[in-house]
Amino acid sequence: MDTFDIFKQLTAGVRFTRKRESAPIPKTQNIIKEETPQTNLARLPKKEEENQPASEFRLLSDPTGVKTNESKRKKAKKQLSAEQVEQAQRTEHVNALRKQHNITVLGKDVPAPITTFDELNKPDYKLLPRLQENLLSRGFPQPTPIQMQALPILLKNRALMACAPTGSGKTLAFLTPIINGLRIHKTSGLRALVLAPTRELAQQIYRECMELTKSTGLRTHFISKVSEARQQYGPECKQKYDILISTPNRVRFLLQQQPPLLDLKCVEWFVLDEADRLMEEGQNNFKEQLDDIYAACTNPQNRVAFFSATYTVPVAKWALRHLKNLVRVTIGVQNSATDTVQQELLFVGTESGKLLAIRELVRQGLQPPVLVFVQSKDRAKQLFEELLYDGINVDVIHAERTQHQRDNCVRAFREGHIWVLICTELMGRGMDFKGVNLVINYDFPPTTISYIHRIGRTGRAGRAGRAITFFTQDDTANLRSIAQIIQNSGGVVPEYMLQMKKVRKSEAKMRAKKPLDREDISTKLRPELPTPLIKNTKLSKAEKTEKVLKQKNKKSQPSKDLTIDSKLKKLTNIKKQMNGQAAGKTKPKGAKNKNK
Ligand SMILES: Nc1ncnc2c1ncn2[C@@H]1O[C@H](COP(=O)(O)OP(=O)(O)OP(=O)(O)O)[C@@H](O)[C@H]1O
Repeated sequence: MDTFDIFKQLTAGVRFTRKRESAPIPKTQNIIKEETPQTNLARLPKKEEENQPASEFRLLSDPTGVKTNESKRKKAKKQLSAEQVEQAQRTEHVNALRKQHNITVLGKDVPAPITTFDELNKPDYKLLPRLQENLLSRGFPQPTPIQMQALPILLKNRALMACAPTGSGKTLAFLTPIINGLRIHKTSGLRALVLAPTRELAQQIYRECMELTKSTGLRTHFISKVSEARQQYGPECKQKYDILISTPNRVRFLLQQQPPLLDLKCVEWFVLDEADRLMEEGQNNFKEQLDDIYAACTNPQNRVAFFSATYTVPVAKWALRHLKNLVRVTIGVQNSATDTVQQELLFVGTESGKLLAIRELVRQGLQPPVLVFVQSKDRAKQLFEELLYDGINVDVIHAERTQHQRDNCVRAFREGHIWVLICTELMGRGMDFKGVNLVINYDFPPTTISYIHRIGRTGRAGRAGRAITFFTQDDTANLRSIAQIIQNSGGVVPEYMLQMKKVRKSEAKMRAKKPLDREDISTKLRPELPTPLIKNTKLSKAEKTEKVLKQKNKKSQPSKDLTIDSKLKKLTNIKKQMNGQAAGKTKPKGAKNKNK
């Protein structure tokens, strides 16, 4: 008799009814659970109840035993030690504090937020007296929510991924713990590395760091010219720095020199500002550079912190995979615009309507300083010429300007010598110009993330700001998502915008990579140029490169280099296109721009 026969005999005459389907078991997510659920006095006994033996559990869950259950709970509550009660009260207080300041934390044993800078004097944090003085000299009445939570986390040497609105003081939140952690100047070499996506932003962080390190003896460096690197901090250089602030490409370049001009083996703090931008993969993005740099930071004591106003899934995945003891902090709702900016969407019909609209805004009276965003350097140059012609105190900043011009431009805008600054995405992230009153998105932002950062150049540090975004018929694809962002941050948008069709992910990705072809901004009449003059520098560059590649190809015979072949093919196509353009003579007014 096998087991099935025994089962049949034992269950003879028994009827089986179908069991009600049990509730699905939630999938265990690959995230660190929130350390602070609503642990309060009322909930604690329940935990005890869960630990009851089975017989007692039956008793408690008996519908007639409600009273017993209640009294048991009360008894359990009474039995809590004074210490447990105190702990529960503390947790309750911390939860209330986080709720009040819209702080969400994910991670184990997350330190409680502070509410004043004075609290950093506690023995827990051992803040350097000199640093404390420097902090207080800034005159900030109290820490911002991200500072309240990020400072204790980093001062306790935990890894951190922080997401907080634009202009909420993230820079101070990561510089303070670095300075406190390093404490004194050492000649061992670089011990902290802060990376930012643009030179301008790195320079801004450097300035803030110089303020905070005053009289601490710590030495901070900003890589201005890679050509000066050997003298500045090469192996023979005696003058050692403690903190390095730079863009990833410069750091990687120096690491790749033979012998390397940078040594990151002693790095104890590795901080990314605008981490989601720095983690972007693909051509012209930073991820590859970042991987090389991170690999060079071999110190096992290295603490990592990521900061941004926006986050993408790959960043969180990377952090969860690579960082031990990680805490994730979000202030408010992730990937949302700051609520201090009054946001407007303005339909301008066509490209030429934009110029009319900006002139109308000027006529009504602009309150400087104003930042105007366009999608390409060509368009920046064209708009600059137009506004200059109108007699506006305007300047322009884009990647084609020299470093010196860019520095001067930023300084003049900061000092109020320039009232309207036209810029490309280059200035979209992180830049902290005091008191920008208005941001104009002359060209519709390519993504919601870009929108959040661009408009975040105003309404900073609790001040009020205003942002106007022009849109034409061509921009309607992304209109819905940006209207949603405006609504989420308390703005009012017409209902039809929210009802618009969602764009497919593939289209959104494409738009993010390649901005729309738009009509020229320039209203200048262009003279018909003779064909040879149109043969521009790009064509002659292509011809030169082709020559070099052909020579290389000859040398590499017979082991022919296939990559050279494919490059040559591409160049032939480019030349064909350029020659075709030349034959087509000048671009007529209203022709679409190549947005490069
Ligand atoms: N506790 C504070 N109280 C008031 N202002 C502060 C405080 N901390 C910093 N600030 C000021 O807030 C402004 C914005 O700070 P910061 O540039 O660090 O913002 P951010 O959060 O990094 O913004 P973004 O996301 O745009 O880079 C700065 O001018 C800074 O001096």
